[in-house]
Amino acid sequence: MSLLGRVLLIANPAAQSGAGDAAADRAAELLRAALGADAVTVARTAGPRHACALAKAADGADTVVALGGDGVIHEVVNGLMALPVVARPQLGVIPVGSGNDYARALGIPAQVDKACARLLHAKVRPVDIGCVNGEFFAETLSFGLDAAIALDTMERRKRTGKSGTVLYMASGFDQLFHHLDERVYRLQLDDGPVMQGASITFAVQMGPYYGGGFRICPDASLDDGLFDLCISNPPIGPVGAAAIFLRAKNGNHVSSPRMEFHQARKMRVEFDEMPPAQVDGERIEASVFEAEVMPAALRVLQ
Ligand SMILES: Nc1ncnc2c1ncn2[C@@H]1O[C@H](COP(=O)(O)OP(=O)(O)OP(=O)(O)O)[C@@H](O)[C@H]1O
Repeated sequence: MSLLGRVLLIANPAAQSGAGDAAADRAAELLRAALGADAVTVARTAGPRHACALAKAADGADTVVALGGDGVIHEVVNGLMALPVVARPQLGVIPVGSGNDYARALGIPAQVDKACARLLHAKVRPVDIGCVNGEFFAETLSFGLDAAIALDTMERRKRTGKSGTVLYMASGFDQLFHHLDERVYRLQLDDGPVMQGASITFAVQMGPYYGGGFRICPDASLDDGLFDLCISNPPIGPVGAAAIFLRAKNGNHVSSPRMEFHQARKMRVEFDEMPPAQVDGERIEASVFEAEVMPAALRVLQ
């Protein structure tokens, strides 16, 4: 029996260069065929932040399904987290994006038909949600070169219409050869001592992936109550950094002596200057980031 109940399908018609529109029709057709016409309401987003507002108003639904990329999932998660726990619907995901890192962490296939079939037979998994400077995130937060690549990828996609790993690689190599900046940070994990260091990349992960399938923290688990951090320390030249990125595609960078890994429930990091920073692929601007894990804060269909 399906656990979906009454469904609000929040769809970004602009996701994956407009593929979200037809995907929303197909998903609605499949879910209605299985659950009944009245059980599924479809709401298309009209622009940035709309998915968040729609999710915030979804307390009558049993399940909110986010259809789109990591950006729309990020907005839906923020809307759901604004609701009291008792009124918070469970989350389903139909990945129609270029990165799809959260769906990848959940193992949800990136084809609409397969994702719907999976949702209809899914079990509920309570997962952790991160919160940084008051903003919730489902999968990734990063500062420095890796964030610069993610943000450049987004802008490049709008410009060129390209997507996927090829696009990420193009951004990656451009940033590697032109913006390999060292960033001085002061980091406190839980109630430990403040550690000072310099970083090239600095990722704080709920799940393993960022940047469209890079397994930056291969051991990160969505339900262990912990952030996984991966920090790369200078000196690293462009060639060394490129090698680390290529190895990170399969999580094989972990043995590099330049990489440092930690786990924590909360962290505070302060940079001398505002670094490029991304949260679930969206830009975030600050030089001090205070983050904590909200354990088992959201029920996700998997
Ligand atoms: N109707 C709309 N028109 C234009 N942009 C929209 C609309 N609805 C939402 N958006 C914005 O589109 C952006 C990207 O959306 P989304 O993440 O769903 O797709 P994507 O960029 O193709 O995928 P990914 O994030 O996986 O790369 C989000 O920042 C969101 O705010």
